[in-house]
Amino acid sequence: MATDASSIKEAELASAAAVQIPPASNFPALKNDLILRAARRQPVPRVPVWLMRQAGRYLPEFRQTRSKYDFFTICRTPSLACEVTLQPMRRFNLDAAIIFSDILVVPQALGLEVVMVEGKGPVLPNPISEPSDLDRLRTPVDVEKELGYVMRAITLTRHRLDGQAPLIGFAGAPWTLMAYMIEGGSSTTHAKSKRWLYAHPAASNRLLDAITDVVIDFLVAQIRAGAQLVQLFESHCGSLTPELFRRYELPRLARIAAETRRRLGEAAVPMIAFAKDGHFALEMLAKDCGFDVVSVDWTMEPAECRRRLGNCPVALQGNLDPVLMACTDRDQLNQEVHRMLQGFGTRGYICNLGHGIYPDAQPDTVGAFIDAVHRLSESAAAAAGDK
Ligand SMILES: Cc1c2[nH]c(c1CCC(=O)O)Cc1[nH]c(c(CCC(=O)O)c1C)Cc1[nH]c(c(CCC(=O)O)c1C)Cc1[nH]c(c(C)c1CCC(=O)O)C2
Repeated sequence: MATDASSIKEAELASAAAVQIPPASNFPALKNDLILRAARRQPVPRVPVWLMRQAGRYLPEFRQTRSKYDFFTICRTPSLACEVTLQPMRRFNLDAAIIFSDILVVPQALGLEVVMVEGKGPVLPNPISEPSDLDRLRTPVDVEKELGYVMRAITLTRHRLDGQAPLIGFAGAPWTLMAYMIEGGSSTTHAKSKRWLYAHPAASNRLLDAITDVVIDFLVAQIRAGAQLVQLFESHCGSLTPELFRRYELPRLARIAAETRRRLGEAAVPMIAFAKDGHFALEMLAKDCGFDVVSVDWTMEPAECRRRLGNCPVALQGNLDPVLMACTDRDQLNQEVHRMLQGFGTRGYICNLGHGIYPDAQPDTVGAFIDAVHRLSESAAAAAGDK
């Protein structure tokens, strides 16, 4: 029998792939429901905290797993995706886990190739260029067939979390995914995809609708598989004008929230909308979309967000500058946490970063951040009379 490195790796992958997935029922009892209560604006004894992209390259254990497997192999192998999801949960006192996957699995399900290029990020070698390219999309998408591996990873992880904290499922928002599908990868201006919105409105609507249909089916399937909250990532919100956002994206976000909820009935879960650089869209997101939580980035002043929303029944999430996770000054960190807690308050608030964590984050600082949120919010919540 061959014992070289590649055959050992293949044997490891085969045994990871052979892990049996239990049924999506009889999940262990939840021991920490703080984030669910905060999303519903119920009183909490301390503010829940998790970090966008909390599983990833800043953790040595992730880099070790990643050195053995390609990025999408991890996503597509439920026991590996589960392991990576649990890595930050073992280290830190986090109030939620987020399933390891990527927003670009939806373009893959629609038939586009996506590869993760070392040092560059995601690349779509054959992007959509012309409206006639839309005929290449494989619609309608059977999400169980194309993305069933995500649902299996969710079910396995929900069991293995053993009730430590709720599990978050997610998807990319339609505009953000449309931009990747046209740009062919990351872009600073999104000029090609925005040009579509101006020059090809009918084709843009067709593409956005095709993505929206998959996103709804996908979120419903993730929740049925065990996701206890879901987050929609609108990472490219900031490249839209308010008018483009209102015309193209707002109705789709509202449809995603309403249809997901309607299809699930009693089984519906809280939904979070994260719109990076979406200052102009705060009121639209909070009042006209139907999400339970709006997640804001670090360019927004916490107290100003509350002031702008008045008594609108929405929870807020955010918004620490992720760069602080690479710093070592604990007084500065405590001050920033205190400022967020003062501005957002302790009710209807989920603490998080303003965007995903960067690869140069220090695990020790991440732990200090989580502990500071718990410690400082406990006294603030007690002072507000919340338990
Ligand atoms: C835009 C976007 C993507 N993916 C995602 C977004 C929305 C959030 C955001 O705005 O940052 C979402 C995402 N991507 C990943 C998760 C996993 C769960 C988590 O820990 O939050 C989540 C929630 C894993 C990942 N997705 C990726 C990595 C690193 C890839 C690697 O290991 O090589 C991880 C851990 C790769 C990825 N995937 C994407 C990019 C731009 C990149 C490369 C740059 C980067 O790493 O930030 C697309």
